[in-house]
Amino acid sequence: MENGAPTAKSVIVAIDGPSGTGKSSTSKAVAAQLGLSYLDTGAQYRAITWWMVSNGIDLEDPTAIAAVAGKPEIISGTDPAAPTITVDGIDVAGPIRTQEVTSKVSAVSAVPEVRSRITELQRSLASGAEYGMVVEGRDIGTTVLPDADLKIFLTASPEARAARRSGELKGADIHATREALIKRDAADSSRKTSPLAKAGDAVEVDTTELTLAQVIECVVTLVEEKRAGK
Ligand SMILES: Nc1ncnc2c1ncn2[C@@H]1O[C@H](COP(=O)(O)OP(=O)(O)O)[C@@H](O)[C@H]1O
Ligand SMILES: Nc1ccn([C@H]2C[C@H](O)[C@@H](COP(=O)(O)OP(=O)(O)O)O2)c(=O)n1
Repeated sequence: MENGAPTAKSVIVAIDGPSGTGKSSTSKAVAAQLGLSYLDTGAQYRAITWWMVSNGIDLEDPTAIAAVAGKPEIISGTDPAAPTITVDGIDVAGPIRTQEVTSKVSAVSAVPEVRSRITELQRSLASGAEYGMVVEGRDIGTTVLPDADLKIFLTASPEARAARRSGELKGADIHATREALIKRDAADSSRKTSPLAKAGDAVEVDTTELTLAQVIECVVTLVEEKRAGK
């Protein structure tokens, strides 16, 4: 595309929801199946948080965070088969998943200057995706891409989400994981700027009793119905 605009057939899918509802796994699989690009916006907020931690920024001080929000260069690779994330050329795919980053990402992502910077990156990547993109996060349907062709809001019980996460963290204490998830959801849902929320026109899918394969199939069907103009 000469001007980087999406083709007529391109489709933008926004997938939002709290932690552990299956956003990343579902979004990657749906994008791969339908030949779309994929963007993990949580990874971008984790990346800027990693940079702040690495540079000794006082994360108790929103003004200090805002002052440097424009500094790191964050680049996301959007191939669903091999998504990547770099900060100033450093591959941070591993470091952004540490407990330290996870515990600090809500404070950093609540700062309006951080959100406007990252939102701009997200919109630019989405508009440049030739066949369209599956974008997952917390505020994609409400704020980042309010005109998305399809909006999905994934939910699951705190118990199911904690069990999934502690499974990933190789036997981490399920009660501690559940408490940490609930605390992060509360912070993400109550911040002033662009909180975690379901868009009015989003389709809600409760994944508690569904397998990952069932969730993927459900979302693929919804995208295909949209494309068919139903
Ligand atoms: N419906 C499901 N049933 C069981 N496990 C699931 C389901 N969806 C996702 N998972 C698993 O739960 C974990 C968290 O999923 P993930 O996609 O990272 O969620 P999120 O991006 O919403 O935090 C992963 O290990 C994933 O394989
Ligand atoms: N669109 C987004 C995506 C993530 N965030 C913030 C809030 C989340 O707690 C963190 C991390 O998101 P991420 O999707 O990586 O979280 P999980 O891996 O699902 O637990 O980033 C956000 O504020 N807005």
